[in-house]
Amino acid sequence: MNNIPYYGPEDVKASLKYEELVSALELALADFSKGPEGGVSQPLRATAEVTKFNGFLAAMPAYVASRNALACKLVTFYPNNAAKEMDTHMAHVLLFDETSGEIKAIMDGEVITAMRTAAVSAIATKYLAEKYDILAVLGSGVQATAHIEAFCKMFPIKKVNIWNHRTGGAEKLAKYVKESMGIEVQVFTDVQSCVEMADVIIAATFATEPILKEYPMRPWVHINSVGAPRPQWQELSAELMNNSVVYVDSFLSANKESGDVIKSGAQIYAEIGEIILGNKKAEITTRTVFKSLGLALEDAVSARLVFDVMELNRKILKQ
Ligand SMILES: NC(=O)c1ccc[n+]([C@@H]2O[C@H](COP(=O)([O-])OP(=O)(O)OC[C@H]3O[C@@H](n4cnc5c(N)ncnc54)[C@H](O)[C@@H]3O)[C@@H](O)[C@H]2O)c1
Ligand SMILES: O=C(O)[C@@H]1CCCCN1
Repeated sequence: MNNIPYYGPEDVKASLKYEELVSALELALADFSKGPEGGVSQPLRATAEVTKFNGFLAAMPAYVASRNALACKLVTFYPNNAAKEMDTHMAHVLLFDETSGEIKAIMDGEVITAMRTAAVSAIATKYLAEKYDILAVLGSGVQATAHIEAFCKMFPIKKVNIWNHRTGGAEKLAKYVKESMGIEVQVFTDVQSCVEMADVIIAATFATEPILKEYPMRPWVHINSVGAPRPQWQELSAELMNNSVVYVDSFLSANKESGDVIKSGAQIYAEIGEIILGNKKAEITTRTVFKSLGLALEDAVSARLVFDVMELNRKILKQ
């Protein structure tokens, strides 16, 4: 085997741009929702539980024919790492040659996970939100930060409201947003006041019990929930789920992995890919929830984009 290129977080960050990621992922999510003819092969991720340390290791393989992207992400998530000032998610993506199965590159998967998850929520928001003035964010970690960065680039957000279960985290993120994006930001100490005037809400926490409940909210609000990726965990209350039109990234993932879906018994209206394809109508005047579990196809498409940019740069430097 020849030397396998390794791309670190800085390489990945420099290679991925939200505009390009959003359009590539939009097409891939549509391919996925076409079924077998869409050319996406993606089993449910395999997860090994490390109960003793409250951790998990997940393997996420996928092939997206339209992007020539064959990859597998290996990701660990250890919520208790936060107390040790360590990352709670650690990931690498292995990209393969689709024609021979040979490995083409190994790359950091943490930046990919942050950016592709935010990009997919942005796609759902583009189709399902009616207004974009006030963005409420629950959580202040990696995903909350990536979502604010992506959403402030993609939508005409006027104000960002932030709540976190530890207010210090919310204050730190608010300072970053104010200084780097120059957008009005307000920190809240309770979820209800944070969300009541919001047009779009992002829930990106490690909550295992519902934090976002049936509070008074704008009737048209669109909620993206990316947390609670385990069948026993919830981030949204059952009442909220049952009183909203629910969209998911994958029926299979949502029905097998999402406590918000499984424990509430809420009916899923559509995969976001079906909305992109126009096979189902987007219901935007009522409250909508996009429940995101995170799909391997998103990592494969992102890794392929990174590889193509890095290869191009290498060829230019060689000339
Ligand atoms: N859908 C996807 O594609 C996808 C991708 C990556 C991560 N995730 C999930 O998104 C969530 C956030 O991930 P992250 O990378 O931002 O993690 P992070 O560790 O960077 O941030 C976690 C956030 O949750 C808060 N938190 C911790 N315990 C909490 C509790 N009990 N109640 C409320 N808030 C709590 C922390 O203060 C922090 O703000 C996790 O559930 C993660 O598994 C989803
Ligand atoms: O899609 C992902 O990458 C993450 C892995 C950890 C659990 C939540 N989803």
